[in-house]
Amino acid sequence: MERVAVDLPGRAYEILIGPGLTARAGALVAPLLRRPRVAIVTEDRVAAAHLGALGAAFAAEGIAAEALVLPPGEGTKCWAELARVTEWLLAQGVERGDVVVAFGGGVIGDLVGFAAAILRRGVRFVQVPTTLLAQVDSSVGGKTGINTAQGKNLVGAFHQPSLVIADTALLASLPDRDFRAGYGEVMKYGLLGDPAFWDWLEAAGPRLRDDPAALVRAVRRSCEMKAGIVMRDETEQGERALLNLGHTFCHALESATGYSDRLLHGEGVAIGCALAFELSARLGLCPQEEPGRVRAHLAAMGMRRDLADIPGDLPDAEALLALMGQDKKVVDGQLRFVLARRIGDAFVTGDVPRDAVRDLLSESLAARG
Ligand SMILES: NC(=O)c1ccc[n+]([C@@H]2O[C@H](COP(=O)([O-])OP(=O)(O)OC[C@H]3O[C@@H](n4cnc5c(N)ncnc54)[C@H](O)[C@@H]3O)[C@@H](O)[C@H]2O)c1
Ligand SMILES: O=C(O)C(=O)C[C@@H](O)[C@H](O)[C@H](O)COP(=O)(O)O
Ligand SMILES: [Zn+2]
Repeated sequence: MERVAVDLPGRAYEILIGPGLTARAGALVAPLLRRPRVAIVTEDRVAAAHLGALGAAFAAEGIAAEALVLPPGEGTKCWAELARVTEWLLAQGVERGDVVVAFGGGVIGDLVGFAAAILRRGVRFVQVPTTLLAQVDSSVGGKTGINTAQGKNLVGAFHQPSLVIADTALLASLPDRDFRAGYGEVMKYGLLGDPAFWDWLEAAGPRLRDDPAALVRAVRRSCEMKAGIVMRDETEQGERALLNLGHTFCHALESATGYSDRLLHGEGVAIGCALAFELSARLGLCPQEEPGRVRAHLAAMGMRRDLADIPGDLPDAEALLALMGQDKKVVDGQLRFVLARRIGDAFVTGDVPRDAVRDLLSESLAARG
């Protein structure tokens, strides 16, 4: 088992990574409990594949576990499901000293983490992430929340988990499309701050799914990078915004596609990273060959890399820019982007001419034919 520490004052926790950890979840969570019970929140697909194993792991330690099973998909990160989760937790008699378990991908982690943040003004929660995306990104760092009619992740709270248990064996049941989407966040770490990790991913990325040791290494390095950034800047006053590489584009595209399965979050991140590198090259900030290298790796991974790869209608460039206006990095109405000097060296800037973004989006939209 690999361990990554997130050392935040008064809220330190560990990320445990390795195959088979679900069977040990009861023993791993037991030291956090004041009384032998937990409330698990999950969703249909995860429940069908893995809830039995998680329940058995708690039962083996004499821990009573009740579960709420929600519908799957991005649409679940909404006000109605937040109300359902919080009311259910209250009906279960969850006290301030109890622990809630978020068992699922990023959708469940974000929603349940937010419910835990506001329930009785804050109860502890444990993340048991079941997607690649959740194991490398969303289960770590304490960003929780829901989407609203105005945009992505616009209501939420910083609320750190008390433990993260990333059982890499659970990813065996993940559909290929979701595995690839999760990889969008993995490669983001190489692009934003670790050129050696990027070089390794160029070679190892295509075999990640079939190589358990490489998978653990990718999850571990991603978590180390995220933990490091979160420890230095928990509430995104500066450096943490680097984790938003590709997301200014991604969130506008997710909003434009109605948070539907036309575009998964990780797919939007991959496309957004390719666009961020293209914009960086056009502005003369990074070498001209870097965007091609990013796109070539996405192609080698069988991933989407451009607006042309998103099915169905998209709004025009001006409308996409308007959607970007809800981005949380906006200051005084000015968009800010994460751009790059080269692969492995990203930075945040507000010095991006709106025309350059509009032109890039217009050309990319025109290429859709
Ligand atoms: N809080 C953060 O820091 C952070 C970081 C990145 C992304 N996110 C958020 O995470 C969300 C995306 O997360 P995601 O990609 O995990 O999506 P998701 O939770 O919707 O899961 C993806 C799909 O995989 C299925 N699934 C999950 N685990 C499975 C398993 N083990 N076997 C079979 N099927 C399984 C789900 O039912 C779903 O269909 C977005 O809402 C995004 O905004 C948050
Ligand atoms: O943890 C962070 O910080 C991130 O930005 C990670 C992102 O991958 C993630 O999608 C996050 O939810 C985006 O946050 P937001 O503040 O832009 O909504
Ligand atoms: Zn993301």
